[in-house]
Amino acid sequence: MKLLTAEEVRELDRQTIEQVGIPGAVLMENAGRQAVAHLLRRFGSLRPGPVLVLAGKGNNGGDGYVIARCLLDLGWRVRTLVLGERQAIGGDAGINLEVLLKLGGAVEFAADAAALAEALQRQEPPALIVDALLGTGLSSQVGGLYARAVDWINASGARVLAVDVPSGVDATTGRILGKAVRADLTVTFAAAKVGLAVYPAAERVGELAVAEIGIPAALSRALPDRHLLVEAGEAAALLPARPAAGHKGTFGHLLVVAGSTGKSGAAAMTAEGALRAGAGLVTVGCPRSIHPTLEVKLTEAMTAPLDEVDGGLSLQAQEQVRELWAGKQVLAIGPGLGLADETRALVRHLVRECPLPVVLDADGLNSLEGKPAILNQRTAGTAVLTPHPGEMARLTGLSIAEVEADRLGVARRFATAYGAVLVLKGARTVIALPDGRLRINASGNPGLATGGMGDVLTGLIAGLIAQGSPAEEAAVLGVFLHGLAADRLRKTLGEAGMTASDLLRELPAARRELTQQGECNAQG
Ligand SMILES: NC(=O)C1=CN([C@@H]2O[C@H](COP(=O)(O)OP(=O)(O)OC[C@H]3O[C@@H](n4cnc5c(N)ncnc54)[C@H](OP(=O)(O)O)[C@@H]3O)[C@@H](O)[C@H]2O)[C@@H](O)CC1
Ligand SMILES: [K+]
Repeated sequence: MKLLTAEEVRELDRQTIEQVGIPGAVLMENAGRQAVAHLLRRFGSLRPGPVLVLAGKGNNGGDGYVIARCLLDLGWRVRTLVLGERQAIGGDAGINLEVLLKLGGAVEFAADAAALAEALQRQEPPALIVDALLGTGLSSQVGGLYARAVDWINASGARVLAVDVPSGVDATTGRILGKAVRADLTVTFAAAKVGLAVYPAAERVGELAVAEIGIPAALSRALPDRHLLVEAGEAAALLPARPAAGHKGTFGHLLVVAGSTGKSGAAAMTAEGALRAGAGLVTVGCPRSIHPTLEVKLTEAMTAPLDEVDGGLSLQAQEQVRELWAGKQVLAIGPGLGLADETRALVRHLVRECPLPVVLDADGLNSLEGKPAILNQRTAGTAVLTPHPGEMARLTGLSIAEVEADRLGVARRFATAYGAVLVLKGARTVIALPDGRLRINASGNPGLATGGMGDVLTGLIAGLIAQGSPAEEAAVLGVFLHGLAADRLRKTLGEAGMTASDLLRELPAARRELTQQGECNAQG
């Protein structure tokens, strides 16, 4: 699904009004009526109310007046509380406010804290609140009156419909500007906004419905697909072909450099992730002392012992790895490598020098702490980095809280600065592409939050690159398949207790499901 920024939606509104000539009041009427249709579907049993519409000074409040009017007509008990003076409400919102007043709608105005407190105290406890305080016009931290109203909504115990955006959520970045309404249902207009698809915003959105409000389809289509929510349809379109006459060479050969004493499992799961992704051949380079263990653990993959120091790879392994990557399609490096200084130096050297696409994870990422500019020194092949928020914090020097508060911005800034594909893991994994486009993954569940799942993902992405997928597509598809396998497992195993080994076994079936979906899509 195409995702738009707040600016893009505002531009669509502007073109519709100024170039096409559809009045803004018509769009507002459509928006309000669409919101009411979704309200009746979801909260119809709450009729006749009481409903409280909380309206801000802008057009988001304007939608709120339309909603109040429609609900009155349908026999609901509705009160409207405006955060501002009556004279401050102008434009299309002003028109709809006057209409509501003429029809006898109960409307109060509160322009300061005392008036707001008094007005809220007087309210009969609402069964449903319509949050029409702030929409795409949010321009600063929510404070003062608006902050009080947001706190009151969240503490009210009422069901909440957010108009366009939960007030306080930045529809472009997904950040919460100070505080934000927690909605049960958000009806967003014209297109899904990119910020609503990611955390922390997604947690405030509740159910998301996208409502068409009369923007001509030709205008929407003319906008390029810069940001996407990746669901089955988008992922299926990225599956690499499996030629009927293919042999194992056709499906690529990748090199995994992974493992250290106590972490041989990470190397094994990366290799198996690649094989379960459909890669033709996998070779694992690992420290000499764990090589016998990997020989036993891995049946299908080839293994190569590399020079080590204290259980981790030594700098001397450079030449051995260079020889191993000759003739391969991709290098997956990092899982379980440990954090010995020599190993970190080796990883930095290999990442800089490797002429292949590289998938970098776990301890490999930590090797780049303070030195991400090494990525700019690569001369060939795209780098895909797959950090969880803790690794992202170390890569960027931010705190984990700062990473989590602005997942889209942090991922995008890194991807564009270092020319890499940045996969920021977590609920609604963000994949930021080097040109600034964003992909947000819709599959997956908390069952993935267990050891080894990241190693499987590294192998999966590298395995798809080995089969010929461009690195950007492999990252998007790999993340989706990983989540899809977990979603399938949740149906049979449940969420708690699924392991990375379970996920490995489920991957081929997940890929088959997606292939079938792609065939259905192709048949139209
Ligand atoms: N014709 C159209 O375009 C259509 C638009 N539609 C609807 O309009 C919405 C966008 O409307 P909008 O642009 O008027 O902005 P909106 O979200 O109401 O907020 C602006 C007001 O809030 C204020 N404000 C900002 N930040 C604040 C803060 N932190 N704390 C407190 N106040 C703050 C800001 O004040 P200012 O910063 O200007 O002083 C201004 O007064 C959109 O989401 C959709 O619902 C639909 O009806 C379809 C047709
Ligand atoms: K709102």
